[in-house]
Amino acid sequence: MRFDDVSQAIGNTPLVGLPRLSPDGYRIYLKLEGHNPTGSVKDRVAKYLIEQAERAGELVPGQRVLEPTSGNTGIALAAVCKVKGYPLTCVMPENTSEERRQLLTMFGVELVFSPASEGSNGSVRLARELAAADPALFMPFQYGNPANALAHYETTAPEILADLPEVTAFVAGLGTGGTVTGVGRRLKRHDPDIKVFAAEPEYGDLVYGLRNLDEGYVPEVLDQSVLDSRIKVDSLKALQYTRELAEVEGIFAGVSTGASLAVAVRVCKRLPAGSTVVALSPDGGWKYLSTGAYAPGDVREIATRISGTLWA
Ligand SMILES: Cc1ncc(COP(=O)(O)O)c(C=O)c1O
Repeated sequence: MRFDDVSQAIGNTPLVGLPRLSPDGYRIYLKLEGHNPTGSVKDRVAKYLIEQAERAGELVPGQRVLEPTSGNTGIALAAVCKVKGYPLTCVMPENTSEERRQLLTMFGVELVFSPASEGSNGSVRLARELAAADPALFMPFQYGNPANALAHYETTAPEILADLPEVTAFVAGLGTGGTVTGVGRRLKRHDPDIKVFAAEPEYGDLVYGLRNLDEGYVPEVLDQSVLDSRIKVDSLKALQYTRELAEVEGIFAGVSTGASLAVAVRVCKRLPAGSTVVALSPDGGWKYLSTGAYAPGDVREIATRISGTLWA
């Protein structure tokens, strides 16, 4: 595979079976989005946000881009903006992991911090204020921009269907809602019987790029009509599955992958025997090492120690 620049190398990620973790009589596959150039599913979204804005004439050469992001979208936008020549400012919670700050700084991104106590909603609030105060800034706003879901509708879902036409259910974490909305719509257009499930953190539980809709903000991008169900996962379960995935299947993923996997295993019980479930793994585990999530020791103690850390 040969590409003209890094933005062309986005997508076409592997879909990998989990023969040991799948319940008997079911097949679970993981779509490994950590294989994208900057290491997350957000490469797809960043490319679509920027290219749609260019096409619409909302973004002109050299214009500064501003986005609230707790990490992955910022890193993805950093790469896409770099090759396309746009300076970038990211607004993120002040407790975002050190790896992410260093990465963004290396890419030349300007960082603005929102209070840790406000989580990702605080970044959204502050970014909106900054964008309203300076009309020269362009804010793609992944939470409200249809290009976010479109990236998944036009790329992620067709890749799944090409690799596994017999898919019966899809599971992804709920962050902006772009993944479940875009993939879910396309899969249901292909076959209305395909079930779509969202993994959602417990109320008040801060889980790695995921959000609980009952906490107040429902992203505009999310189309709840494509969801068959939202299924709650606590951070301990997400962490247990993330670690088991490495121990049993040899896959090193971020903690929101464990949340989706926990839901994938759970929904098998609701589906007829022989069903094939695709779960989406948004990223690898590298950016979370400093949180201690993969450290040796008792998983309950680790989950307690790191609870409240916003990892997204
Ligand atoms: C690590 C991680 N997991 C899950 C998600 C959720 O994906 P989406 O924003 O498409 O709902 C995100 C995105 O915010 C993320 O960064």
